[in-house]
Amino acid sequence: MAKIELRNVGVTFNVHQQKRVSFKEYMIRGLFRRAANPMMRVRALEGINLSARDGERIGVIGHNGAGKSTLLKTLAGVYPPTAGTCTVEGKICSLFDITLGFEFEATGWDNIRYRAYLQGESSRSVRSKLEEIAAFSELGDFLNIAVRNYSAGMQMRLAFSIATAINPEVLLVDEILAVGDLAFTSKAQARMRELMNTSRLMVIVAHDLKTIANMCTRVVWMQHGRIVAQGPPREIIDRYVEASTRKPAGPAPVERVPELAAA
Ligand SMILES: Nc1ncnc2c1ncn2[C@@H]1O[C@H](COP(=O)(O)OP(=O)(O)OP(=O)(O)O)[C@@H](O)[C@H]1O
Repeated sequence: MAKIELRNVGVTFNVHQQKRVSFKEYMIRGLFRRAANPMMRVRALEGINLSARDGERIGVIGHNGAGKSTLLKTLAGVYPPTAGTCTVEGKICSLFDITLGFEFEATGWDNIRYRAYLQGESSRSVRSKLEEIAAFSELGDFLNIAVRNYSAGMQMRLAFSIATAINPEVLLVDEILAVGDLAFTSKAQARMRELMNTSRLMVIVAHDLKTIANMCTRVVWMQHGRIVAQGPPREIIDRYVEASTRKPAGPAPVERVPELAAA
């Protein structure tokens, strides 16, 4: 059974402002022990409560900087929550940042092995999937050379072929991927559709509201790190469109953090 349970989840980033300061300002600030580049706190997620079960297809919508990708990365375990609890049960396939984590000095074949192990495959299941992944990628002899020699599109092909080779229970998608050239993109889209149909639970972030309306059973609307509303796709999308036309929302305001500023 696949399950997502977020209780009062918050994710906060502490980031340095990248301000250019003159030498004089730097010295004066130093005298008063104040950092030249003070910390800012970005509350990317706040008070998120979300439950989802088998069979649900959840679409996440909202303005730029609303926290959609952060929500997805929290579900994938990339960002640990700084508040609340996040439980995800089931084998996860994350279709975002898919080329991250390649061993660039290793060959395509070795990268298939490394990543398949990371995705939870055993040595026996890796062996049976190796050829299938290689065939899907259509990279042929290039699999014998180091990944650093691949073009960006070739890296995407390989990453996509590996990421989608598992049968996920929980599928996390950040925008529909355009992978590789025209021929590969249509093949990749067919595989995406297959994964979406076979995975038990899906969460997809997209700005294309038509895709969300057609694909999802529930829509979650986010604003400034919070869930504003969730429910039937048509109803929530209409409310979001209406609100955006009335008053477009910008990214969340950042907050100066005095206690961290002197760090
Ligand atoms: N690694 C990070 N470090 C610092 N701040 C971050 C980080 N990732 C996201 N943020 C901040 O968190 C907020 C939410 O970002 P997020 O990427 O989740 O938004 P989004 O809704 O996916 O936006 P978009 O539609 O533009 O992709 C933003 O203010 C962003 O600057």
